[in-house]
Amino acid sequence: MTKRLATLPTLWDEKSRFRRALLRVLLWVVMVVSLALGLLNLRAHGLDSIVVIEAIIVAYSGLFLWRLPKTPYLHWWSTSLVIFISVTVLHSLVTKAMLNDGFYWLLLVPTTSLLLLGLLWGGVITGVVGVAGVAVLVWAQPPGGGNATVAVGINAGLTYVFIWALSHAYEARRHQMVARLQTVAAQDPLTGLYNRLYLEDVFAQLCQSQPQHAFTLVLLDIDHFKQINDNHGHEVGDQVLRLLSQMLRSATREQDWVFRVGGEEFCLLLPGCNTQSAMDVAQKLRRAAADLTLMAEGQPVSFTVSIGLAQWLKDGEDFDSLYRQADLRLYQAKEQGRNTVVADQA
Ligand SMILES: Nc1nc2c(ncn2[C@@H]2O[C@H](COP(=O)(O)OP(=O)(O)OP(=O)(O)O)[C@@H](O)[C@H]2O)c(=O)[nH]1
Repeated sequence: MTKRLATLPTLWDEKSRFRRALLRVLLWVVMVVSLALGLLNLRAHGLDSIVVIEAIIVAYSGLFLWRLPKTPYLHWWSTSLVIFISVTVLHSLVTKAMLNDGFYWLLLVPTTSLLLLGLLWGGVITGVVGVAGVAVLVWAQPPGGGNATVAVGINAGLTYVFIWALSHAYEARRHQMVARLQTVAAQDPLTGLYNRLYLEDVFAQLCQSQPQHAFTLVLLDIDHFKQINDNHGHEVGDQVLRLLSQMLRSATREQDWVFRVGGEEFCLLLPGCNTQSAMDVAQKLRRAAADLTLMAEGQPVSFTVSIGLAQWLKDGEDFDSLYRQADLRLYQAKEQGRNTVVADQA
């Protein structure tokens, strides 16, 4: 379950949405502050290297803001932004354009890089920039600074590490929470299968990733399930749902998808299956369901399922039309006496 969720990062693009929102604020701040500092520096020292770098940052931030809503290369844009900011501050420390006060700007790096780039790359950049920053800060002090130089280095380093630790803890927790939310949002609590909400996402992903390949949507419904509830109780009904779910998972391939889409209704997406091979799978599942038996207070409970199939492109191109077609065939299977599979065999 989790393994498959993890393979579909684009479907649950919470991370990207969070980062785009964060970047929007950051880029506006960087652009306005760099513009103001650039103009001040230009007035004070003329056109020197720091003014040129600030002008580049203003242009870069504007360009990034323009590309931000759509770009698929968010990670690379963010990495270069963090590197840009770090190099500018380090440069200003080296050239003594800002001395100790310049280090304040480096304190932005742990939070910004961890939130934008994640724990690994954010951590790497934070570590490298932190060591370089403290080294440059100590090295750039006026000669004969003595204890003051050491004290500045230690204080700057400790503050940096403190902010790094807090940002790391926050990002790690946020990461866990988002992963948990994604699982809960996609999972049916009774059976552990994926739920209806996730079905349309996976469908869209399959259409995108295999535009040339066949896949089949299978709708499966337990026959006379109400009678099981009425005769044996709701708890036994729940056990039947769990038993059938286990069978559906174990009888299908790793690349197949199984969803619980309603009370006693299930949907499967079978990549790479045309109508004939999906028919074979559906017949196998129908027989396997009929062979299942649950013991409830010493009494055997067995059941059958009816199944409707629809093949992508042949029976419908979008989710709604394909699902409608499979539902229609499921209804026909019920009409034909249940325990039946219906597909368009033409
Ligand atoms: N135990 C249990 N029952 C449920 C759950 N969700 C829905 N149901 C029951 O499923 C039954 C569905 O009944 P119907 O829609 O009449 O379908 P059916 O009895 O299977 O009849 P056919 O589909 O025509 O073969 C209802 O009695 C619902 O209360 C659930 O999560 N657990």
